[in-house]
Amino acid sequence: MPDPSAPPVILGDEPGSFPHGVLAERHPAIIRQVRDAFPYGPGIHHALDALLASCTEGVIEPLPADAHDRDRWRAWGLDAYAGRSWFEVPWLWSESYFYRRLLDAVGYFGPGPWQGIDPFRPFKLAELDSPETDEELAALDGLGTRPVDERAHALLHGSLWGNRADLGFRLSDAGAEGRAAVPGLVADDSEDLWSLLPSSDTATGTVCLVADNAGRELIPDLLLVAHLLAHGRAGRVVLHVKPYPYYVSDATTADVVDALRRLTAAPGEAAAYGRRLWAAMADGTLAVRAHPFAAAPLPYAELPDDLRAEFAAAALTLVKGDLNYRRLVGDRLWPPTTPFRDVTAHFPGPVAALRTLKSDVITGLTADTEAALVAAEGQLWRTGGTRALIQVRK
Ligand SMILES: O=P(O)(O)OC[C@@]1(O)O[C@H](CO)[C@@H](O)[C@@H]1O
Repeated sequence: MPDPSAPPVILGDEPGSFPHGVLAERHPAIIRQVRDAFPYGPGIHHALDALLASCTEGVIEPLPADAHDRDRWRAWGLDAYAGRSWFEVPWLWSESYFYRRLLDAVGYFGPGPWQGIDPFRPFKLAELDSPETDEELAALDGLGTRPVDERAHALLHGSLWGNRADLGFRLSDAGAEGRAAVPGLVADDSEDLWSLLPSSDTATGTVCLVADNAGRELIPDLLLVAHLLAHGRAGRVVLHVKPYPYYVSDATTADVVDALRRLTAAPGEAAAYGRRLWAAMADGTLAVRAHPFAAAPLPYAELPDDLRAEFAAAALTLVKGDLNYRRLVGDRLWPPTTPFRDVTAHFPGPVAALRTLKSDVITGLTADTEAALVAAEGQLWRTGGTRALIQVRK
């Protein structure tokens, strides 16, 4: 149950606010990009026109009567929100539903020839094939000779900063890629994180990694996973991905396959990581999970029982990225000094958030850190994508 004294859930109805900009500008831009990326026929063009009109000026429409997941969405709040403006319902909900409707518009759920065609795949592949990815993989060659703790630190930070590789964010903020990351973290509980994963010759514990973006985020996530398995910090890793394309670049099983193939085909040390991960998939020490709740418009306080039991049994759940952070702590404008342990008390086991800051939600800062950030940047540090954190609740 949400704390009655918690701040209200964030809506998208305030012009000039970050959430309003996502609904009013980012979503139309995504429709435009998807439309331009495929040789769709007139039916899909009309469906995209209708979605554009609905999400900018219209109201939330129910799912088609034959939608395979209609009951699920009704249980997730569709009946309460249908007929209302996209801007007036919880922002977390309207964003999530936007991606669900976009997939409908492009025929992803079929039946028909476009069934199963990921509308974001061209963008994901371009990133995976980029020279930047080559450079990041080549950096592994120098890492092998470094002491193991240094490698662990580098791979953890690689996974953390990989979260900047968020195509939805870059799409609506052209300057995002050029802005330099600020290396000092706004919160750093990494010692707690490592203390939950002691190195052992007979590691049996499971680590759940709730993935975020494909491509240049998923690759460093997988490298971290390989390290945890190879150094006895985890006996098994379960990688939680999305059951269908979501938030432009969120990772699906197909993206895991692409990332593993990219690794195994790379020169040098990267291929060795790729082969180890491939073997871990084969022997079950690395498993992929695509639970419907991964793309639910709800906070993790409302985890379904099966996922709750899985996370409860894990030695640690690593939760990647901005959206997962919003779902973990609740999509509310918390005072930034609200303790992280309080807002994650609902989570069934130890949890670590690895996130670059790309939306207003933030908790767990010291008063000094908040004051220094505000003095330096006003409130831009919340959404600019240049700051990052590692927060842990044991
Ligand atoms: O979860 P990610 O990939 O780190 O970020 C997702 C994001 O770009 O999309 C949302 C706004 O649409 C924000 O939560 C965040 O800015």
